[in-house]
Amino acid sequence: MREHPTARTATDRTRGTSFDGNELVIGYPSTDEPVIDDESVAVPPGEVTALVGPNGSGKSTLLKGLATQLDIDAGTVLLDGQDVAEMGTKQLAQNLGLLSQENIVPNGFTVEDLVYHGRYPHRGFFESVTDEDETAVEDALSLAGVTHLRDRDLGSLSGGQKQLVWIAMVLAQETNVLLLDEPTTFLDLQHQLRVMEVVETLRSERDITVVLVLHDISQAARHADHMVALRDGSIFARGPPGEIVTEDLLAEVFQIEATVSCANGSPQITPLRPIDGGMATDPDDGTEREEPPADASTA
Ligand SMILES: Nc1ncnc2c1ncn2[C@@H]1O[C@H](COP(=O)(O)OP(=O)(O)OP(=O)(O)O)[C@@H](O)[C@H]1O
Repeated sequence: MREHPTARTATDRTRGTSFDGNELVIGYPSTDEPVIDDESVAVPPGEVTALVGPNGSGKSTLLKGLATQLDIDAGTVLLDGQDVAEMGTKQLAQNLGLLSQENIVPNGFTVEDLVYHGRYPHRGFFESVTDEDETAVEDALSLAGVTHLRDRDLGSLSGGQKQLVWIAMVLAQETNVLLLDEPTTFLDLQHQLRVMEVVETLRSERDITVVLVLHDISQAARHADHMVALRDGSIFARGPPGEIVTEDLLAEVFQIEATVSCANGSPQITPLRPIDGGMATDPDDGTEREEPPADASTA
């Protein structure tokens, strides 16, 4: 396999870039109360951290605050010890990549155009494409598995194809810290696995520090080194999946009754029923009956 331009060798291998949010207060102009109120996250350098929690628990808000996409009301975000608030836009973009949930597809852009756009932090305004840009773009297209789509107009792609192309763009940025908000959205199972393999490659071969929001806690438990579980804007638990994914956590945070066993070194979750309901109306006679177990293979 071709050596990635930023890949570290065994001898100069470090543990990746540190990325910490300290005493963060993050909210929206339209709301009186902050969503995240005085929370700290220390992301282990060179590892994969998953933010998990139910809908509306604050995962995206926290990620956007860490990515400086939302103004933080208080607290600091430190990248390799440096306050991101003191970094210029270009310096920040050279160090921190974000795959957001809200991506606007530019008119008339091909896939290749968009992926080249990921190189903007590394280029001057009037500078032409360098060999390094070309290598990074080819690498990103290939890693995301979208090389065959390179000449397609972005507007002509399916939701899943677009998602992979946005991932390719953020990979082309070649940052040491990568924040991914629900990178597996819109993707079928094969492509979800591909994305998680890409994340694994970034971690194991390139020492990239990855923070990702995942809805599927089973997927998070399988692929993350570290998990941060949010409930109502507060961090309820943090640590390695094997330590924090428990039946109690699933009940307290996700409001589901589930069993947790260990398979291949990671927690295996079998969801049984929602805790705050669990009753459904029988279509035959209108009486309430216990909800049958949800699909037992995923959470
Ligand atoms: N633009 C906004 N303006 C005001 N409130 C917002 C805005 N975006 C999110 N919120 C609120 O902030 C809280 C946290 O939302 P957030 O999107 O961070 O949660 P989440 O855990 O990522 O949810 P989901 O899993 O549904 O994507 C919710 O109460 C939500 O209504």
